[in-house]
Amino acid sequence: MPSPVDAPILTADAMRAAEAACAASGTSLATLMERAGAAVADFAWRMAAGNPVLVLCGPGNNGGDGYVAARWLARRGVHVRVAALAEPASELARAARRAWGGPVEVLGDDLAPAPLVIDALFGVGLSRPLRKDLAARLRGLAKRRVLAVDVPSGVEADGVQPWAPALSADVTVALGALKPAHVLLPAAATCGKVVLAPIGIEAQSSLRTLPRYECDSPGAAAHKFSRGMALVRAGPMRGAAGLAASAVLRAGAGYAILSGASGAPLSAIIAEDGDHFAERLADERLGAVVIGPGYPASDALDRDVAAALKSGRALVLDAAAIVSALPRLGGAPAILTPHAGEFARAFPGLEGSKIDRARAAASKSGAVVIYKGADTIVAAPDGRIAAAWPGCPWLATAGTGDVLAGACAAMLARGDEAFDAAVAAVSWHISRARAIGPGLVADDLVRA
Ligand SMILES: NC(=O)C1=CN([C@@H]2O[C@H](COP(=O)(O)OP(=O)(O)OC[C@H]3O[C@@H](n4cnc5c(N)ncnc54)[C@H](O)[C@@H]3O)[C@@H](O)[C@H]2O)[C@H](O)CC1
Ligand SMILES: [K+]
Repeated sequence: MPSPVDAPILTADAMRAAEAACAASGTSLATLMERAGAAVADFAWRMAAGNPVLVLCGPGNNGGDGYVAARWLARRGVHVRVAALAEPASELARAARRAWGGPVEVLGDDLAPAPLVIDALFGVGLSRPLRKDLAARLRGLAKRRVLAVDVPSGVEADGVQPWAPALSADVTVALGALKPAHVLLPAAATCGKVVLAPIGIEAQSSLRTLPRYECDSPGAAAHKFSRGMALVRAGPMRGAAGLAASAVLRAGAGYAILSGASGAPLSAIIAEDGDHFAERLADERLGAVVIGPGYPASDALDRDVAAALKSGRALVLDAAAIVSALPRLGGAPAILTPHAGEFARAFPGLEGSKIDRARAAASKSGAVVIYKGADTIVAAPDGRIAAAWPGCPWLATAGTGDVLAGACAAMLARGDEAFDAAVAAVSWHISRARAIGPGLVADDLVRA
């Protein structure tokens, strides 16, 4: 289910800093908790649709949000029960529990469930995995609808640790801003639909969710070259390069050349065998070059990559071309499109979340990195990052990466700078895949 579009994502530390800034500018944490609990109650009220609700409260402020939500739900006439894991450990949570004023059950083995469970056990303060006995007890509630407060309890908010929650959520209400866990696997898959409750926090971040894909139509005076020209260099597997060249046209460039192939899947593509690559690279109208689709590591690949680098053109480097080009990139405008295996080969030894590693790879290489996967991350050397969860699972099929590389070249050739081009290409790719849906094969992405 789509996440909030072009929304800021804050790590736990950034969230605490934003909360502190909010408090310093006159909005107390108690006010933020009141807004958080009220927002949770509002979503829960709609999910419960008149049925009873059970709120599970932890010891920290996530639990505090739970007590506030319970009070708001009771005020709206919902039959609501509260069960606590432990006494509140923060002053804010203690105050929220006092204000709830109703009974508090013990979260034990004999806890009676309810049709809707609000998981307010742990949020961004989780510092270790859930205890096994608690996890087992929670799994007993798994058949109920679950609304998670901020993150499903057990998930580490920054997406560095792969800790699993015991209860996957149907809906997660992100408080103040999204967290990395909402967009990175494995946690993101346990969040269900993520909705954002802004609660008045000034959330600013260069790390954001993907913007919506907007297709600008060409200007009235457009011609094929003004819409952008891109060159795809074919290796031994011509089909992959053909998909990339097709994507150049479908994603909106005006002119596509497939170099090193005698035929192309679309008649509109200029396919040329023989040795015209250097000549094409010298064409002033050329906006972008793709190398890598269907082109395994070889001396020929190294030679072609060297020629492309020398031309000074904007490059899209995929698969083996990434490792081939890396030592020689030297700040050339480039988009790298590794999947997990290629990323590990190109950037060994990086640590942290997928976001941290993509950021480090972009900074190290000086190129824009599209770290592909079901939770694709786009990172620029200047620190801008876009997270593309949820993508479209139908994209998990051969050849879709070749199409993405071609789409990147189209956006570059159309005049976007590298990060904007990469973000637009990822967004185009996902929106196209969603429109096609079940049974998608890569060729469908480049059909009319
Ligand atoms: N974003 C906002 O502006 C607001 C967010 N709020 C909510 O506050 C939580 C974060 O609260 P915090 O008190 O920092 O942490 P937690 O409630 O997540 O948990 C801390 C609590 O739990 C103990 N603990 C940690 N890990 C474990 C574990 N594995 N097992 C047992 N106990 C554990 C720890 O020692 C603490 O006692 C945020 O997510 C929002 O939900 C506020 O409402 C203010 C506005
Ligand atoms: K939670």
